Amino acid sequence: MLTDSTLVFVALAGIFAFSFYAVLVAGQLSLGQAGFAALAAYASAVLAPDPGEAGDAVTLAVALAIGVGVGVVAAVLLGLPTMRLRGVFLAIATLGFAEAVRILLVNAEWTGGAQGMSVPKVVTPGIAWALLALVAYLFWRQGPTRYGRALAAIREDELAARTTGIDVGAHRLAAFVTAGGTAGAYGALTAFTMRFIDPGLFDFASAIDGLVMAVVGGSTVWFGPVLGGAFLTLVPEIQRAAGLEAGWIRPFLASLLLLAVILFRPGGLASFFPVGRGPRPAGRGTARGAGGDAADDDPGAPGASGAATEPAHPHRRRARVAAGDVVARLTGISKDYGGVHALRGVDLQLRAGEVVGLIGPNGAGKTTCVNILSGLVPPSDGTAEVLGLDPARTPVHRVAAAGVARTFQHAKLFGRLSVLDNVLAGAHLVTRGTFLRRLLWLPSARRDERAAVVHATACLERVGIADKAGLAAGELSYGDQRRVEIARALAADPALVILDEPAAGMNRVEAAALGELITSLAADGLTILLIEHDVGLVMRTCDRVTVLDFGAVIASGEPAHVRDHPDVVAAYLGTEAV
Ligand SMILES: Nc1ncnc2c1ncn2[C@@H]1O[C@H](COP(=O)(O)OP(=O)(O)OP(=O)(O)O)[C@@H](O)[C@H]1O
Repeated sequence: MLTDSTLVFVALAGIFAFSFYAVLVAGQLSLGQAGFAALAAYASAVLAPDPGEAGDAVTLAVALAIGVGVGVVAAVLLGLPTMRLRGVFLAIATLGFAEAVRILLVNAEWTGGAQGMSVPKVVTPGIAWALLALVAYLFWRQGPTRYGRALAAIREDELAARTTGIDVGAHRLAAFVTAGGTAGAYGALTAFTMRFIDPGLFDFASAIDGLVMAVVGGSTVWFGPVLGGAFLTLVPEIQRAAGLEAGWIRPFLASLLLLAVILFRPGGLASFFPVGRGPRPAGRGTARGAGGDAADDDPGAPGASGAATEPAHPHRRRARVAAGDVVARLTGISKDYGGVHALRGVDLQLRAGEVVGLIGPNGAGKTTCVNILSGLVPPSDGTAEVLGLDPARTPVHRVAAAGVARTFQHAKLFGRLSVLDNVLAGAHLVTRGTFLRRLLWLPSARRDERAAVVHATACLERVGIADKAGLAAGELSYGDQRRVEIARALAADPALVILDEPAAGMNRVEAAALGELITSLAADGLTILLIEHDVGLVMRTCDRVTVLDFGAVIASGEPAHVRDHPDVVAAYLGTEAV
């Protein structure tokens, strides 16, 4: 039989699990939530008015406001210096914070030290469940929005997320602060539930509990934490009903479950529920329902007929560079990696509307060159200018925002997201945020999401892969992954598209279609830099070709001129390509 206090504990556990979910969706492992919760619990216990005078409702409202506020402020203060950390380093740093908080609370006088302090009880099951529902609602609405997709993109591949224009630092901090606020709410609620708080409530074991509940429930689906919280809180109840009093069973089971979930069911308990996660593609001829992943809760998903009336681009279509203007210029660029001279005095110029090929044998420095152009790697010497920016001094997402989009030599897709969501994430720079408006169910949010889906579907159609929109990107063949990457790059409405070996993994027919696509993109005014080992494709599609060998330019000019250049023939000697 579920008692009132069990009901409250299940709800509180769910809220605490959501504070872990908040960062796990962005791929961060933070264990500081117990520290946020402890600060919030004590601050609200000390500062909130006495319910005997103010009434239960006022006391709880003030306590929650204090708890969330304290959690948010603490997360900002902790997040600013720690957001540069990744993976286990962030986990350790945040765990250190939580432990420091606990030790301070144990040793402070105003907290009652290890003895704790008494707090009036005002939380009822109804209140606890209403608040859990509110928190779950926030995360549910967050998922299929520009913000939610950006967090998922960061989780899946941070570097690729940067190059699609997502400000990874700001988004990670936002997720961390959300976790702080949620943990703060949990702390305040815990204080006004237990009648008595002591630092042991927020110790290492409780931090691990929260993490286990989020992971066991499912750390990528919004209702996962509710499942995890309910499941693990009910274990002792079931034990009691069965007459098993052993205290070790719950933690033992939790640890075992964590292991099993990580090994066999990374999606957690939530993955047993067939719930769609992404919007449906727009328009006719697309595979809605493909892969069983396209049904969804998203009111932004348009019907087939509605799509036809939508504009084929979202709101912030970016200004084109005038034909013939210089889009990018590398002057005397060198790059050394220790003793390796990856680039030596490279000059390269790209003009609007041109397709420029960059070829050369393996290790010639082609990828290094495009990494410099897209801001991923600073040159050791020389100057670079891309769309008016110095990419060496500009954060990668700002280079992308200026109009540079790229693909990678080894496709870097957001593997667990659908193909359509990949392209929607690629449209980050040209779509409006819809999260806050989705919370209020404003029709304009639905319109904006719909326009984004129409735009993304058009990009998928352009590369001929709209029929796979509902599949998880990681399930696709190599050739298809490359096409999705190109669609994702196009979704940002860029001025310069850098394609790093796009035909790798494609058959002849697909490569020929790719050639036609590149030509048509240039006809639309885009500038293309094409790195490709398929020299036939380069010769067919490029206006100019630059050849690198051992980090230096050995030839540059029209394809026919370059093909017959003796140095190029020598560099490629032994290959059939030229
Ligand atoms: N991060 C790095 N650290 C050390 N050396 C590097 C690094 N990146 C590239 N290099 C070296 O720089 C040289 C140029 O590499 P790069 O990847 O730019 O060549 P590439 O022309 O793109 O070759 P491929 O066609 O094989 O990809 C190679 O010798 C490579 O080993």
